[in-house]
Amino acid sequence: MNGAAARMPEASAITVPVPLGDRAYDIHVGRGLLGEAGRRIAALGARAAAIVTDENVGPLYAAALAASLEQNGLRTATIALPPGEATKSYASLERVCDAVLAAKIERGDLVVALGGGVVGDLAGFAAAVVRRGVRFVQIPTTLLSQVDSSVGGKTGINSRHGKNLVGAFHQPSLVLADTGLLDSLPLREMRAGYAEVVKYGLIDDPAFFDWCEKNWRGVFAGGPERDEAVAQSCRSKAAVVVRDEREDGDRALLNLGHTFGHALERITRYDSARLVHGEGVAIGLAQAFRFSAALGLCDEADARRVEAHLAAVGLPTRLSQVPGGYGTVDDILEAMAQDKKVKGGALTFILVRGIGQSFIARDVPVDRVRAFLQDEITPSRP
Ligand SMILES: NC(=O)c1ccc[n+]([C@@H]2O[C@H](COP(=O)([O-])OP(=O)(O)OC[C@H]3O[C@@H](n4cnc5c(N)ncnc54)[C@H](O)[C@@H]3O)[C@@H](O)[C@H]2O)c1
Ligand SMILES: O=C(O)C(=O)C[C@@H](O)[C@H](O)[C@H](O)COP(=O)(O)O
Ligand SMILES: [Zn+2]
Repeated sequence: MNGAAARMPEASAITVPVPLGDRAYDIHVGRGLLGEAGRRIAALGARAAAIVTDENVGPLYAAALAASLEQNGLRTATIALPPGEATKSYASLERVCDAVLAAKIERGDLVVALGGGVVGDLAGFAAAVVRRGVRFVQIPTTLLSQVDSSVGGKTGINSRHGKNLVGAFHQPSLVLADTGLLDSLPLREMRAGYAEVVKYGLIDDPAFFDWCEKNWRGVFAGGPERDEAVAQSCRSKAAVVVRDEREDGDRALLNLGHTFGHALERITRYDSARLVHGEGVAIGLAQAFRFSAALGLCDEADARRVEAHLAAVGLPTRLSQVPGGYGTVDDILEAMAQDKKVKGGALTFILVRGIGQSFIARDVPVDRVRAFLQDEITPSRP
């Protein structure tokens, strides 16, 4: 360590362990962690790191990360991809794999994902397949990636057939969530990530949903509430992942809102200008509650409360808010048919009995879904 690095005060961080046996790792959450990335990543024992980022994040943070790694003895190479959901593609996967190989990243070395969920999912998948698997570190730079995509090891790309249909489970070796990096995040992306924060309250933690209603402004403003929200979301996600790493059961609960949301992302052709993942999830969360209410499973008051909170932070909650339209009911049903939770051709939804009371509903009759979607388009009630 050089003198300057030795004098740097350590950032105060909250550590969330993910105890997954021989794939265990820590998530560190706090302001200023990027400055410590070199020291913390060097402790993993690699000699080189390929930094994967995008063309928005790279100019802001990649040089600082590379300098920190090099001061700690790691050789680095950086690849920056175009920003946006369309980058989760076969073509980008090839680019990243080739760049990692060109950088002579060996099995003991690392891929470091510096960016949002797009970069994390893509770089993580490249790490899973290059040399049949190299280790990777997540440095998430969006709220969404800090609270969700950097944790749990789902990596992958989209296909013309649907969202995330090509991928692998590959756990990171370390997650560094520097919440100060969110200060440069556009408001639209803060809102989108916040949909996944609220999701944890809706799944099984009503007290956290209450907390969100009271504290969301602090999360957006960058006060201590932001670190709390990120850390609590990571604790919730880690607990589910440790119970069911490969989604044989309970992990599907993390998909609340996603059967609807992923269908909308496919219909809008992964065009981030129209709809980003978190916006699809926000509409999907509101729909999961309205659908549950329509099936008589949950109080309409809960559905209204969820919709009111999402709308208060500026998130969309209705199909009519998808820019450029959402197609027909059949388009939505067709997109849903490729959902990874489909079993024997039957749809699986995550439904709710109330706020914080989600459950996995297998074999939801397609007629009920069709009737619900029809009603969403032409409401039978005001
Ligand atoms: N693997 C998982 O478990 C998991 C979980 C949730 C979502 N996802 C995936 O994550 C993706 C969405 O991720 P996202 O919402 O982070 O989107 P993103 O990666 O597209 O990032 C959003 C935008 O913010 C920009 N950006 C990122 N960090 C910035 C910063 N600090 N300052 C300024 N600009 C910044 C990016 O360049 C991009 O334009 C989707 O593909 C979704 O499917 C995966
Ligand atoms: O980690 C999980 O499991 C999730 O479902 C988290 C979701 O927020 C995320 O969008 C995930 O990528 C969706 O997974 P998929 O298997 O439905 O593609
Ligand atoms: Zn998601």
